[in-house]
Amino acid sequence: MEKFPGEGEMERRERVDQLTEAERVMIQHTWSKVYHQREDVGVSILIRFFVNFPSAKQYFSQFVHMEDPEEMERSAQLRKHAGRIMNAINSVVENISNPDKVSSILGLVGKAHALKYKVEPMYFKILSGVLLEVLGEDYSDCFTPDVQRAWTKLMGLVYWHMTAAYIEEGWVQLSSSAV
Ligand code: HEM
Repeated sequence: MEKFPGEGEMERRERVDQLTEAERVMIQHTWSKVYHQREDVGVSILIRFFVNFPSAKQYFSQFVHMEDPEEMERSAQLRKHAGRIMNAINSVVENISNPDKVSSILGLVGKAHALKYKVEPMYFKILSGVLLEVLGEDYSDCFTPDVQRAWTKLMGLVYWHMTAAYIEEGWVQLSSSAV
């Protein structure tokens, strides 16, 4: 049975801390290695995501009923989405020192997911967790605890910006303690 980490937190808008200069450098350095192998890494992240959280497949007409990871690996729709995720993260990392740009990139992506695809926002958080897990395993030599922390912060930021559109649409409620 699927276990959703942090279930119940999705209604709360969490505070995000800005990245320090040192964290930005760590992220850019590690991302340059990951981006080199973006296709393979992106696909392994999504396969793990869909195997561990099969309900997330509901949004993808072409593999909603697919269970075999090898079959998933060949799915054009899965590969396309993996590429889109890796490209979006790449744009964020490239513009990491430009908060307005980051906000506009992720705002548009968030809007598409809220309005066009109607993806339940908790899946962004789950996918972030899977991404951090896969990167930590595949790049264990450079994912030191400091790097891991910086990436966790970055993915918190991605979640925060992507869910902005959900708040505008009234999908996620802002709690009074949140910013
Ligand atoms: C960091 C997280 C994610 C990023 C950066 C991302 C990025 C993208 C981008 C750039 C697109 C194309 C947007 C457009 O049509 O304008 C897209 C499409 C899509 N995304 Fe995501 N996505 C993320 C997470 C998710 C999650 C968690 C789900 C569902 C569980 C999801 C479901 C979809 C679907 C159904 C489409 C349309 C697919 C298609 O046309 O074949 N996304 N995503």
